[in-house]
Amino acid sequence: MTSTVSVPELAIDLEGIVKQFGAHRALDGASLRVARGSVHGLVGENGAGKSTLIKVLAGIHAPDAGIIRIGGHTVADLDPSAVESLGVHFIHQDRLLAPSFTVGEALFLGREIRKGPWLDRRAMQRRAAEVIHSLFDVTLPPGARIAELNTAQQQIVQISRALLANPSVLVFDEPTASLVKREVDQLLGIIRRLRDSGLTIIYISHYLQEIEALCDAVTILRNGRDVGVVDPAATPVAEIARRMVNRDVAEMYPRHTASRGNVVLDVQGLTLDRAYDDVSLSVHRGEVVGLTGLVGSGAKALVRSLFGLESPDAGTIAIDAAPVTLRSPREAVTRGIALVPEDRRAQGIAPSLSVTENATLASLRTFSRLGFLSRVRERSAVARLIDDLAIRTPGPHALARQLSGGNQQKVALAKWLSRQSRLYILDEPTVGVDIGAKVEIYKLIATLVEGGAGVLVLSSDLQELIGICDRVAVMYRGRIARTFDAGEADSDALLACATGAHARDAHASDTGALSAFGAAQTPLAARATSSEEPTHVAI
Ligand SMILES: Nc1ncnc2c1ncn2[C@@H]1O[C@H](COP(=O)(O)OP(=O)(O)OP(=O)(O)O)[C@@H](O)[C@H]1O
Repeated sequence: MTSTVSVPELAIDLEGIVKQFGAHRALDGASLRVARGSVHGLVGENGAGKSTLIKVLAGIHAPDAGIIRIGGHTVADLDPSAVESLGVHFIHQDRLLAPSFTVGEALFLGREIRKGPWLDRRAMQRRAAEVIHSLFDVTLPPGARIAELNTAQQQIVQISRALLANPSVLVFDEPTASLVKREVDQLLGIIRRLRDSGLTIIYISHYLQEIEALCDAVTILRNGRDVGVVDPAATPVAEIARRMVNRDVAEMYPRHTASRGNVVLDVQGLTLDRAYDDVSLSVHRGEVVGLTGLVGSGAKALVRSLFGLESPDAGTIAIDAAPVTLRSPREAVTRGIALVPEDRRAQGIAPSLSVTENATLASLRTFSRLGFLSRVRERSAVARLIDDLAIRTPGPHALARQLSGGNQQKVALAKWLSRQSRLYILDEPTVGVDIGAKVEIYKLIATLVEGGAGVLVLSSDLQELIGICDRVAVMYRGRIARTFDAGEADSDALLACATGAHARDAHASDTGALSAFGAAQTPLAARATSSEEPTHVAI
């Protein structure tokens, strides 16, 4: 690594970065200038080059051209450990924690606490609990392995790990994608506190409201180039969106025109011990039903049961009035149920298969006759899906792993949409997807119900649920606390219901609002106002 002195007031200064992958130019002279002590947003549609630019900064990709300055020093031949030693740390989209590690091991990886020649696991566990508690005011299950934690908890471990290294720049690549609103508020509170303590933050997100609420400046990327730097306080979100996709984003939440048909999914008294209890829920044909709840509310587990991934202990499920037992996803699929899972990169796509193969994997039978695959029908169906979902791919035969994260999500979605089903269960269908593609996905959902299917959308994006659903069921502590009809729900009411605030109003003694992390806690967003709260952990 070589270094010379230059512009001191910028924490990060990337200038004219070019990165070519084979024939594809992912970055075409992109620049990113980040003032010290600011929160700087980076936005752009799926495939615009955000992650690639960040990976160049992280020393993961070597740029083909351009200049990188960190803390005023021009640097070259970066590798990830050199970047970390310069104080730049990353919370990546793909969470890079080893699933078999305990929280302590993950937190202190590379900086293990030892007793003589041996790892002192107990000390690491204790210290990990202290650190996480002081930063986030949460208690993770003692001795838990990473694989046993939910996404929000894993993210907390990742952020704590980065903060333990006393970074000067922290880069968040879509950090709130899998968090519910309350956790998002907590995270935004933490980021503000970190900024106020002098840290520089780069923040990548598809949620423009977050960008508006949090960032001091925003760089907009389009087709591998920066096309503007704006002050989000002075620039309407719609204008940022327009500059991202280079066109006006029309109606954000297009409504379907289907009329309500027969009940396609009827759930009565469904119970899975320790997850959900006595849940009754119906979805009609021609209807979009939303389901939401904080992590631990049971909504996720309910969806797993509806797709045969977890057998309930009691209750009944009927599809088109016929009682069914769903012992496996295969049985669920046979009954006409399709699930688009949330963790699409892990569960939803085969990275080394092509876009076409992925998109048609779940519906090969549709394209086969007498055991032969009709390539023509397959090709035209895939072309239509690529077009409908605006999947940015070099072509239908490109490997899924070559696509940007958001475009991989769209491929996973395409896979299930290409299959004719009676009931579609979509788990966080628009996480990580850019604003233009979100609208396309909402239109597709409308098309599905207009074609006579029922759709159940599990989402933590309350605006989205309000925008596209006919009814929204909110779960709290394993039960459906309330089902709202379209028109009577607003995000405050949904959130109050999801956090149990409504129940607390009724039962003043119940102070234990369930949060993502189990126990009753003080929200960090509220704590952020207290100047006594620690912003860094001293080790
Ligand atoms: N390793 C790779 N090999 C080939 N192409 C790649 C590779 N990594 C990224 N690309 C391509 O570079 C372009 C930019 O991808 P990148 O992941 O940076 O986009 P992004 O803006 O982060 O998108 P998203 O919002 O979907 O995460 C995409 O067209 C992607 O297909």
